[in-house]
Amino acid sequence: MATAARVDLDGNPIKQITICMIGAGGFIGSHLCEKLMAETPHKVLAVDVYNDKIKHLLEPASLPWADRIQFHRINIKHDSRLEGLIKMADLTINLAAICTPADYNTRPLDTIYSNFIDALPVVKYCSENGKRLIHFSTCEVYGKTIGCFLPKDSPLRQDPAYYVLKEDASPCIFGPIEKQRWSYACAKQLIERLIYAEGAENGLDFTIVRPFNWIGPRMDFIPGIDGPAEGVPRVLACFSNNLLRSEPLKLVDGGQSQRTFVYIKDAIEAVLLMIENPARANGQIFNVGNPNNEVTVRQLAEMMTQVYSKVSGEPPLETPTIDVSSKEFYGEGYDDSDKRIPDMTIINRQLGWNPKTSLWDLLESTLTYQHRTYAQAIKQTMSKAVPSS
Ligand SMILES: NC(=O)c1ccc[n+]([C@@H]2O[C@H](COP(=O)([O-])OP(=O)(O)OC[C@H]3O[C@@H](n4cnc5c(N)ncnc54)[C@H](O)[C@@H]3O)[C@@H](O)[C@H]2O)c1
Ligand SMILES: O=C(O)[C@H]1O[C@H](OP(=O)(O)OP(=O)(O)OC[C@H]2O[C@@H](n3ccc(=O)[nH]c3=O)[C@H](O)[C@@H]2O)[C@H](O)[C@@H](O)[C@@H]1O
Repeated sequence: MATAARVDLDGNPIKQITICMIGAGGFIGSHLCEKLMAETPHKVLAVDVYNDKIKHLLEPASLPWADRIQFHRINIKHDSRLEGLIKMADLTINLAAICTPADYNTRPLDTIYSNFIDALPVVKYCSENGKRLIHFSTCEVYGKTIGCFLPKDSPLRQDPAYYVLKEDASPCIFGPIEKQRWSYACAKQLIERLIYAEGAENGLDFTIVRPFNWIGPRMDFIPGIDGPAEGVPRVLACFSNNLLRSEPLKLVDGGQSQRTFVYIKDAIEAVLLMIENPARANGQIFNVGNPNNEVTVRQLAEMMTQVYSKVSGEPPLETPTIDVSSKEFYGEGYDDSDKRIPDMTIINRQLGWNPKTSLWDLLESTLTYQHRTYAQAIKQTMSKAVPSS
């Protein structure tokens, strides 16, 4: 509940602000809107082309926060209303992007436009109007670790200096241009550099967020239910879809890549600290992830299979996984990040934030949500499907 006595990390009272949130209808945006409505007095101008994931916050008009959130159906590629909304707000948060790997090598132009060109006016309007900007980048800007170029048996591969990703020290290592997977990371890197330059030359107050695999309810879509049947979402939704349909989970190139997963609700706490502590967040680039939740994609598949069996009451599949090549799964031009461990020094020092939720616990609450939300609809579509003769 919103209270008058809320204070920031330095003990100063927190004033009510208006936030222009672009991409508010997406996975992260929906959780951030929920948090802001339930726990703060702030107002949100929610900009997106879709609002399905925030419908529960917009209707009915009797909701306690109804006068603090407004939805604006705007495509930021071509809508002159954007500047007006940024001017009305104290802070702009830009989440809008194409950010599913299946698109990077198959729709590289849309990916580059979305992550760089379309973000340019947002940065410009913030800079020209003296407005603060929190921009969502990605951990993919680090690309591959230095360690992955060492010989396979090199003991240095075990040395954190060769794999921990640090905002102010690690290089950004992408593959060759024909590996179009990196079009996303490269576009994100260039917009980071532009924002940084606006800060240095024109005094823009900015914060850049590099999320490390935030996962939880409402992430992406389940193909054939609330998204295209042939669509390929990010790994949480791919594996959820397989589990809901009792089909083996597909491991791309053996599932050897490693990821650290953080629970969306933990990560949103970090974003709220950034919003409410501008003096500590401005001018910073923050890793936001959970270094304690590292698994290979194969281990993730195994854990999700166990957790899903627990929450659904269905026995685990006899053949829980199958291997698939990246070319078959994603097409030509795919490449992968080998390992992603966030260094936490800067976010600890500036905001005192640490993630709390273990991978098992976050999968349990997320898969409970997936089962409750989708199991019935999947059963219905599967029973309608005519078996091929
Ligand atoms: N989820 C993660 O773990 C993660 C990791 C790294 C980076 N990020 C970054 O965080 C941001 C949000 O990610 P998400 O997971 O919530 O993705 P998402 O796809 O769920 O949300 C993005 C939202 O932006 C909207 N959008 C896209 N283009 C738009 C346009 N032209 N005009 C208006 N709205 C538009 C989409 O409709 C969508 O609702 C992205 O910038 C993404 O690159 C997310
Ligand atoms: O979330 C992040 O921090 C960033 O990383 C993601 O990239 P990635 O982790 O590679 O994307 P996922 O789709 O979640 O895939 C994770 C791993 O699982 C593998 N995978 C995916 C799907 C599947 O069915 N099977 C499978 O083995 C992929 O090849 C990859 O190695 C996306 O690029 C962005 O959302 C974001 O910027």
